[in-house]
Amino acid sequence: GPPAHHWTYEEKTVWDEDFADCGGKAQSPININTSSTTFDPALLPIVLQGYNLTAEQTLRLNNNGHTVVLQLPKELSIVEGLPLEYRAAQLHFHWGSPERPGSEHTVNGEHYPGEIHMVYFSSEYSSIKEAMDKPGGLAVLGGFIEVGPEENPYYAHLLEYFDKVATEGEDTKVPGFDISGLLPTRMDRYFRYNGSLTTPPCFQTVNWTVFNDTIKISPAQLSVLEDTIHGDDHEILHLNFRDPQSLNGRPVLASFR
Ligand SMILES: NS(=O)(=O)c1c(F)c(F)c(SCCc2ccc(C(=O)O)cc2)c(F)c1NC1CCCCCCC1
Ligand SMILES: [Zn+2]
Repeated sequence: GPPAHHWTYEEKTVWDEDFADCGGKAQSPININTSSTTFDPALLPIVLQGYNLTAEQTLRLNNNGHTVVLQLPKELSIVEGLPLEYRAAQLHFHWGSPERPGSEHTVNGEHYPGEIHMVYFSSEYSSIKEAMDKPGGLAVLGGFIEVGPEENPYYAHLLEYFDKVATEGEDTKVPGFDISGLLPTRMDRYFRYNGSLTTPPCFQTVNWTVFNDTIKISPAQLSVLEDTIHGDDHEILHLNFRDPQSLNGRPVLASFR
């Protein structure tokens, strides 16, 4: 269920008054300054397993007032590219408004229109709840979403159900599809750093992977992402992103030159 205290993005600068970790030294998101990253040849391509779901495997799509969450079966896993094996928990989105882009991570100070997060927990633990406050317990794959000329057939599978979860607390069922299609095609080019959940409780337990290549969706699909979901005040939910946090000396690695 939701954290004990209620929080909103309007009060994102004072989350640390209620959630101590939100004031920590290894917080997310960050700005990725591409001229200060360090190439690490040990960072192998991300390899996913079990993503091509049949339509009979239905998934729960939920509006929790802060984003739209698609629950993922634990059989989906990352089998290469991370130090441990990780199992899927959920994916969700961050976006801006028709006037402003709303990715969480920025690149050289710029936001992209949106960002997908696929959240995983280390298979050392039996659930995300057990893993979420353990060092290295979580891994998040982040992908930047921007506008392209074509409709994205994978995002179409999801965006067509957004109107069913427009109001906070609403759930719906989505037929399974190839979930890997929601990520960029090239999974060998990414940034890697140690950080946190970008929402209270802000646990500093996330091994972050942010892909260099972007995901393209059509202008009509972007406006569904931006302009369908209502938050916990029945207002349209816009700008559900946290501002970039200080690196405090953390290295940002790159899997490519
Ligand atoms: N970028 S992120 O990964 O930090 C992230 C956000 F930025 C998020 F904004 C969110 S949604 C806000 C947290 C939340 C609220 C309500 C409920 C519920 O009613 O069940 C659940 C969660 C959100 F769910 C997540 N991911 C969650 C973090 C919350 C606790 C661990 C569960 C999986 C990861
Ligand atoms: Zn997120």
